[in-house]
Amino acid sequence: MTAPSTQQAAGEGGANTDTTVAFLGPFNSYSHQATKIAFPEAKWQLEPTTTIKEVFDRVQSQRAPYGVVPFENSTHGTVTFTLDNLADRAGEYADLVVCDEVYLDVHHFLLGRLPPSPTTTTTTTTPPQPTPSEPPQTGTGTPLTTLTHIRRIYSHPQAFGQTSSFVRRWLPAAETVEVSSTSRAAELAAADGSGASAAIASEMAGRAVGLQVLARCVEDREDNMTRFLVLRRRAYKSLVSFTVPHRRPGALADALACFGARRLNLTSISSVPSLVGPFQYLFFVEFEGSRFDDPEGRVSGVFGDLERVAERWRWLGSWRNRRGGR
Ligand SMILES: O=C(O)C(=O)C[C@]1(C(=O)O)C=C[C@@H](O)C=C1
Repeated sequence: MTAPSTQQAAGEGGANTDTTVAFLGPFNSYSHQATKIAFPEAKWQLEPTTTIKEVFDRVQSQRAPYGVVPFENSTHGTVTFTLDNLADRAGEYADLVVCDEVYLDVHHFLLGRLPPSPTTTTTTTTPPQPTPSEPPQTGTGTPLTTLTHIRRIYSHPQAFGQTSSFVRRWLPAAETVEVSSTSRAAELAAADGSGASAAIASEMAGRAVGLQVLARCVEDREDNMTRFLVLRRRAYKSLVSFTVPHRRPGALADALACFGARRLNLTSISSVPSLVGPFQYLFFVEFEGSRFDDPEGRVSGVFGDLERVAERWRWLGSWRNRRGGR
């Protein structure tokens, strides 16, 4: 099949009346940042979800014509939450297709509250030193302050996987709590008034909830990057024309019933005089489905049905529905 590109879709703002794009939120997650690259906010309505599965649900159910999901990270590998949904073991997402990809440089920050006075320090303070058994690794950030007050770190499992050297080295005793996204982690750390919680998230996510930067660029590798996929619903239309026996009662109804029996949704019906005889008609039926992308054989099936009930019929084409399946 030919998948439309996001750039193509983004350029078609006028053709598609629904400009909703679902992504893993809350706002300021890395998914949000990737979504903004492919779908500029001036043109698109970006809607956060609580889980990656919910992005799939919204696109499948047509509540959003597009969704953006993380797929693969250059340091920690595949995003299993996304792969599990793409595996579609329960057959929930039969109509979803991937139509584009987005690359995002990912630089994690340790975000929290500064240590309580008088130990509050500036960047000149000597942070805890690495032990000889764990030499510094390239790309591992150095804390800007002491971290002895941090007892708990919130983050997304992928982000923990991308910052494991930093956490092992500087916060080996801290409890690590996996949450739904890094921006959610920042919210949870900010909600802890004791100052004992920190988050691993983007600088933007920390700033949004008033957290301080305790260490910058804490990813294990400087070239850390995540690839996101853009999802959309498979949406095609086809057009056929046919004539039916003029004098047989129910002939047109029988022809139309073929589409219902194959669960093919009709989107338009027109007719013109066939000029075979006065008041005899040639019918045009447009329906959702494609001759070229027909895994269940519903379109080829209806063609076989028309062969039996129509006098003559003709397939005029199958093409991408520019209104995103709505
Ligand atoms: O937690 C976020 O901010 C996300 O958007 C999820 C996610 C992921 O699942 O890979 C996205 C990019 C980073 O690799 C870390 C986390």
